[in-house]
Amino acid sequence: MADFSLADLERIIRERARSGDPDSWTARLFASGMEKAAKKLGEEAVETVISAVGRDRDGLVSESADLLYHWLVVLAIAEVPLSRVLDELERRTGQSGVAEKAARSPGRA
Ligand SMILES: N=c1c2ncn([C@@H]3O[C@H](COP(=O)(O)OP(=O)(O)OP(=O)(O)O)[C@@H](O)[C@H]3O)c2ncn1[C@@H]1O[C@H](COP(=O)(O)O)[C@@H](O)[C@H]1O
Repeated sequence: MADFSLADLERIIRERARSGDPDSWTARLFASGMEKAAKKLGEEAVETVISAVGRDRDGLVSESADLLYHWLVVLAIAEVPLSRVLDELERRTGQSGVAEKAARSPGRA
């Protein structure tokens, strides 16, 4: 499924949110608001960490999918397009993470 991208999922999420379908998890998350959606994002992040630390590779795949889906839902509720995050990541290319951190907090690299 290399053809499926986060941009595709972002589009599906927008469509499902607009649908208001009571059987749509996305529509339900939108209806419950940012606090609930962000809480779900946090839970999925913790479950991803637990899989990683437990060396559970299948769990890591599944929890990562949950995490990315809920992350995109939170971005959509906040009306932040995925492209803005990708632009920021692109802006950071060419600079190492250590150098970037040092630039933010001199003396603590
Ligand atoms: N990728 C996802 C996706 N990943 C996770 N989820 C839902 O997120 C919910 C997670 O809730 P929970 O953590 O409570 O569920 P759980 O982990 O199974 O249960 P516990 O941890 O509580 O034991 C579940 O209902 C999952 O089905 C998703 N729901 C939707 N999508 C995508 O969004 C599309 C539209 O979905 P609907 O909006 O539901 O039509 C789908 O076709 C998918 O492409």
